[in-house]
Amino acid sequence: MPVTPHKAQRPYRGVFPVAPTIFDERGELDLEGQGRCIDFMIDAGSHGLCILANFSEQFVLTDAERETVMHAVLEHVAGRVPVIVTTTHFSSAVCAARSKQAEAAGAAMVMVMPPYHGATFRVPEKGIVEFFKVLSGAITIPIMIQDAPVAGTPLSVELLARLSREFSNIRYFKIEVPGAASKLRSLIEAGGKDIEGPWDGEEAITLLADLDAGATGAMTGGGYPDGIRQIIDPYFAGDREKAKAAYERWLPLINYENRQCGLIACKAMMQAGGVIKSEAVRHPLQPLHPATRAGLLELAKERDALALRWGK
Ligand SMILES: O=C(O)C(=O)C[C@@H](O)CO
Repeated sequence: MPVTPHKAQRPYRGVFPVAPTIFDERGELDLEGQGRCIDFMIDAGSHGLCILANFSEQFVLTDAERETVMHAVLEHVAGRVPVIVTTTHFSSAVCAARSKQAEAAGAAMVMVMPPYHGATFRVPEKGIVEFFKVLSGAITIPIMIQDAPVAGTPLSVELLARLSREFSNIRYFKIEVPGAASKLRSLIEAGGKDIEGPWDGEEAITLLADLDAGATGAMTGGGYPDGIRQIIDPYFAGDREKAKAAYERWLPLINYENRQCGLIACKAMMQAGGVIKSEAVRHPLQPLHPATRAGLLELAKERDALALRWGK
């Protein structure tokens, strides 16, 4: 089915959380729940969404399931917001094919990590440059490079700036390595206008520092876009004091998600608020310990997170 194009203009800015992949208690895709999750995330103020990322448990999906989720979400969003599709793969050809498919399905952007496999398979810088050349040449939508420790591939500021200079679709950078704010600042200096989107990630744990460094987008977990909006809206309106107060208010929950729960936090919040029926993660991922879940929900309730009320 053709997807209604979104109307957002580039450069994309704001809160683009990662949508979890919703499973039922047996571990099967729950596409009805997926739709409700997406509706909640849009109602909660997401400017856009990212799907099939690590926080979407992309590593437990078959290729066929990836395609099912991608088409289901893009059709369900129906142009309400831009959708970023994660197409990471070690193979240049597979990543390019996935990205072409995402563009054809209506994705606004693809997000990609540099090639990596397991703890030790890496390619030298020449291979990384060639990988992104193949990818950039395969599509016409922008590419976000996900600079994250999970890939175990240090990407220098010089390399990132070079990639944006040489390949016209490499325009967005999600920096979630230690020292993210300094790296964002250096990247903006080194890349100039080619750095269309210097973005924050990692559940917004460094959001205020990253905004101060010039970040224009935040890719957070999916549980409380409403809270992240309370930080970035005043910041972009020029009221840093209000943004700082909001960051300090939400930081205990951000910290708890980042350090205690990870990708399951948003599912637990959505399940508690009736957005989705099951917070199941796919085996061998493990459910939250009940005490950890209680701690998360206490912090979310204290901040009146919309997820806890949306489905009731
Ligand atoms: O899912 C991923 O790949 C992430 O990096 C998640 C992160 O952006 C959520 O804050």
